[in-house]
Amino acid sequence: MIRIGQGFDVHQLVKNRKLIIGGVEIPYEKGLLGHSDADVLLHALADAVLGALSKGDIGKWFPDNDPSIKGIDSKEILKSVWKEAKNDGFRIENADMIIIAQRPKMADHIPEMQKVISSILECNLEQVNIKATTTEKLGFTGRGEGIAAQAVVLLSK
Ligand SMILES: Nc1ccn([C@@H]2O[C@H](COP(=O)(O)O)[C@@H](O)[C@H]2O)c(=O)n1
Ligand SMILES: C[C@@]1(CO)OP(=O)(O)OP(=O)(O)OC[C@H]1O
Repeated sequence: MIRIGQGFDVHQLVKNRKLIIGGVEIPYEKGLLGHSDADVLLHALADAVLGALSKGDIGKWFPDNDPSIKGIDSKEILKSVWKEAKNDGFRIENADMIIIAQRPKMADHIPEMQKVISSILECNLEQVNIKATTTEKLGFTGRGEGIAAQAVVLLSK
């Protein structure tokens, strides 16, 4: 059986927050705002896995009004979601993602993100593809007000 899932997330860029994307801290003058560490890429990916499993979304599993998970490391969210997938007997075929950000440049950080994600999903680096794009200064991402991410995963068993 194969199952496809998609995810999309957006977080606002603000001062005095760390910028964490794909489990990697990226040096930048602003960071993403959220109830968690606001890792927009891991949130999109976790939602894609939950979508493939037909198990809702991360807001259902990790409510943003739960004080016990305030500031949670999103790697823990993805690990927990992946545990669900494994319990249901699934393995990953591939994951493809895109980070939509005018700045900063993601390219140098993508290999480390791939390592983090492939380690959590227990797969090879080649099964995890991460891309980045600007929006040519258009829209909220183009104005640097926020960062968005999309993910697609294919699971099999
Ligand atoms: N935040 C970003 C945005 C883009 N990149 C890389 O630059 C390439 C060109 O971007 P365009 O938006 O002009 O298509 C893109 O393909 C990425 O490789 C990046 O590293 N970080
Ligand atoms: C991750 C959670 C929970 O801490 O909070 P946020 O960091 O605000 O992220 P978001 O993508 O808005 O929604 C999912 C939430 O459940």
